[in-house]
Amino acid sequence: MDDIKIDTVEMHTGGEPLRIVTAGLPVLHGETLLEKRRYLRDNLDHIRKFLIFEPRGHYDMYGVYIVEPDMKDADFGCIFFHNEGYSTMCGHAVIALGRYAVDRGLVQKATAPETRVVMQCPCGLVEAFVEYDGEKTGSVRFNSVPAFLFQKDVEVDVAGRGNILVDVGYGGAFYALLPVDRLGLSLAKSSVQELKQAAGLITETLKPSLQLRHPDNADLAFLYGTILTDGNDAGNSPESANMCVFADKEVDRSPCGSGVTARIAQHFQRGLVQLNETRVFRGPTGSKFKAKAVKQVTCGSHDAVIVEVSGQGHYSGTCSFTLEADDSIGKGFLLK
Ligand SMILES: O=C(O)[C@H]1NCC[C@@H]1O
Repeated sequence: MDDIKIDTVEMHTGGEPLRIVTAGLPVLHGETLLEKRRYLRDNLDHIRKFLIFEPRGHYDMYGVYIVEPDMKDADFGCIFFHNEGYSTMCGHAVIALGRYAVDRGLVQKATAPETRVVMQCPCGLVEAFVEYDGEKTGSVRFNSVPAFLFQKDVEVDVAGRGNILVDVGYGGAFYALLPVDRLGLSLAKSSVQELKQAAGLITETLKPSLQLRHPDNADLAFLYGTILTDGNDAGNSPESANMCVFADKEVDRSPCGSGVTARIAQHFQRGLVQLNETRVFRGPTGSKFKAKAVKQVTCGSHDAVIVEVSGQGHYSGTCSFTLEADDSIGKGFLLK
């Protein structure tokens, strides 16, 4: 790896960064998106580290490669990456990419009041609608892949905290979901460090014992993270705060698009929300996504819902990242 040069457009959604690679990625081998994702992991992981780790990134950085799709209805494909590897779905990225795709002409023609953008994500096709007033793009709503409550009331023996019950939900990625007070913590009062250590411990403890399966592809069947909630799971309180801790204890600054998708599926299957009932989810920066179940479907043997999530991304800059041949530290490192 020497003399790399990679160009990016920088965006964020509710404070959660998105580093969009616009030039410099080598040719990816693989017919399908999931094969390309595997190729990146096995052959080009140094580029992920170059972009996510210090000195160009930081522990909680997030990025996306835009690639050729293999599903004919898709405008383009997305491969998301973070501090540990490559995720299967990313709602905050879809929200930012919707604007980017319209602004950069990745879709044929911007139309008011909304432009349709179809992205192939590793979990499947995601259909986004980008607000466009004839001059400027704005908020984005997207319909994700079928979401479902995989298992409810799973007992986790968490070191130092005893047996804790969690639900496991799928919203393009699998998450453990639980009210934070089960851990004796509070989203408002506990420190981010305390919350992320506790959530990370749940993910680590659960991973070896949880037999996850996804009807579409074995590559989708892994526990991506844990979402701590304020426990406001029912419609009598229209707004709920949560914090998503994913990958290697990375903290989502946004409410987490795939996470709120999983939460709506959980709420729907527990009878806590109805179809088309909008709930508002608040992330750690105070940023908000709206979400609702819009359709009942099935996914293999699971009763599932299509969830619509909406929010807005913003541009924060452009970068041209380089590496000199004699700079070994510059290949990427993390101080944890
Ligand atoms: O919004 C989301 O779905 C993503 N944000 C970071 C973690 C998830 O991939």
